[in-house]
Amino acid sequence: MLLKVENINVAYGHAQVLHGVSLEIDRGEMVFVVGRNGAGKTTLMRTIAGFMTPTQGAITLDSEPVNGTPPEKMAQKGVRYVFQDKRVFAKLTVRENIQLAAYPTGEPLSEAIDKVVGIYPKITRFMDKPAGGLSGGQRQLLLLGRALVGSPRLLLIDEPTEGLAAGIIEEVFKVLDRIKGTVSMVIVEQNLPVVCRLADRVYAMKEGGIPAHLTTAAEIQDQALLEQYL
Ligand SMILES: Nc1ncnc2c1ncn2[C@@H]1O[C@H](COP(=O)(O)OP(=O)(O)OP(=O)(O)O)[C@@H](O)[C@H]1O
Repeated sequence: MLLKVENINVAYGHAQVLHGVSLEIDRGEMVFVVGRNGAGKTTLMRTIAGFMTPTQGAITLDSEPVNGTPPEKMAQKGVRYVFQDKRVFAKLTVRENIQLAAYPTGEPLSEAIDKVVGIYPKITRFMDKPAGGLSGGQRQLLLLGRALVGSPRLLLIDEPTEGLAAGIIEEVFKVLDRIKGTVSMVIVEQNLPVVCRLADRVYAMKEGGIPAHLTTAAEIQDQALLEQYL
């Protein structure tokens, strides 16, 4: 198992937000987490990425305990977190944004650029323009490409299609479909058609717990079943 989250509790100060959450990801799997606003999805992602430490339970990456490992160390271990806010370095060019991702991994810039262009060829024409001028969808595709730099072990992607127009959602979908199987991914997503078409497994979150885990194609493609959790 690549990632094992076992029975974790997580709190902001005295407010406990995750209650006994468990989840597993195998190599190459694409697993989705669905649930209403406030269910605790982002907190779960932040915890796996090292921004929060569980007060109870264990997290292991390739059998190595990583509870309390800070985010920069988790990044060095190959865990990449694509935040919900789609934030890029707005004043830097697209090329410089990719360079900043490549530098700590030691991957040559040309290879890093090839990776981003490989998943989103249209980015080429914006390479020397400020990233702040990109649309929300283009920024998301840049961030997904950047997350692939340095051969990550695990991508954590928080609401990749949120706030995007239908056309660009389809582009994000195609990119996720293309990288499926090449890297392990945990994706928080509320767009159920996207979830139904892509997921290997689905965890449904509610009130800081995971009341349902859908594993068969029949369950995953049953949108009405997933809708109960939104
Ligand atoms: N920094 C914080 N301090 C205190 N409570 C917080 C903080 N961040 C989130 N919470 C609370 O934790 C709970 C879970 O929030 P979280 O953002 O993980 O949910 P979510 O399922 O990702 O929702 P959303 O889709 O709105 O991001 C909510 O009740 C929220 O109010």
